[in-house]
Amino acid sequence: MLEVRNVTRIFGRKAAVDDVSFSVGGPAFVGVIGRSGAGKSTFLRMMNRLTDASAGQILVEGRDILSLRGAARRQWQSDCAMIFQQFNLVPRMDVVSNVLHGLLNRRSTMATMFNLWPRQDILRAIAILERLGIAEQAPKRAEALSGGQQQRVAIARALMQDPRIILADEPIASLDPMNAQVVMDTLKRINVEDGRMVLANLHTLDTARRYCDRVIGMRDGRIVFDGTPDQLSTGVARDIYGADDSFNEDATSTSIPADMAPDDAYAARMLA
Ligand SMILES: Nc1ncnc2c1ncn2[C@@H]1O[C@H](COP(=O)(O)OP(=O)(O)OP(=O)(O)O)[C@@H](O)[C@H]1O
Repeated sequence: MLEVRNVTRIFGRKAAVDDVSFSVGGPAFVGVIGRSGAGKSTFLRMMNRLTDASAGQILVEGRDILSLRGAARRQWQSDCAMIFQQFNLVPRMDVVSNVLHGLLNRRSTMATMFNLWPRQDILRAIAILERLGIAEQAPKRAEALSGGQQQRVAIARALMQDPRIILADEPIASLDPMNAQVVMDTLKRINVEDGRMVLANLHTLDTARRYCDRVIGMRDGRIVFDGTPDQLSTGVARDIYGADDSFNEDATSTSIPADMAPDDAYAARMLA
């Protein structure tokens, strides 16, 4: 399904991504970990053609998406929806309109400017919000929602594109542990139920272990680990992060602390 061949991106004299190769056979949940500056975001941005590569190929079902131009490039950007750490919603716009913006690449500028959408698209947007448990938020402005709800709106916007691949750049880095869990559960559901590949940059090891089928570790632009969550021992993690013996995994943890009294009502609302 995905074959990355010797992909490199050079900024000035520095290789942000350095000769990266790997392949993924099916719609797996793949996590990319590594410390700040390892090249994770640059790689994801090359995947969806926001950044050009300096060398290499990214083959998706045999087609090199790095060579696409014009309409074919825009079509590819629809096929691989991107989710960002800061949600990237239009804050003063209502939730449904934000979700409908997933169709932006396929619409005329005039229709978008006047926020005119066919009824069937609006119904589809609401159905996706229902699936993600946030339909009751549909008429509200995006800025009125919690971070976790906003990220689920961003996921709904991504689903509106009906993408084959979802690229997520630190999707839970701005969220508290409870919201982070809801968002990761949502991404996992989409991966398993819809068979869409998820490629996510993650900043915490426990999240990578819990949700991913496969973990890729990057350091200084290179892949230094590629394996299953079970193989991601503390020693391996220390190597990926270039840390010494004092490396403490808990510092990268997003798990809900045991001493935090569980707020069942809140959890039920979030998961409803
Ligand atoms: N547009 C750019 N111009 C110059 N250098 C860049 C640019 N984008 C990224 N870099 C450099 O490339 C390297 C990799 O950055 P990148 O953002 O991909 O890392 P990252 O692993 O995603 O880190 P973070 O988690 O902090 O975003 C860094 O040294 C960064 O400074």
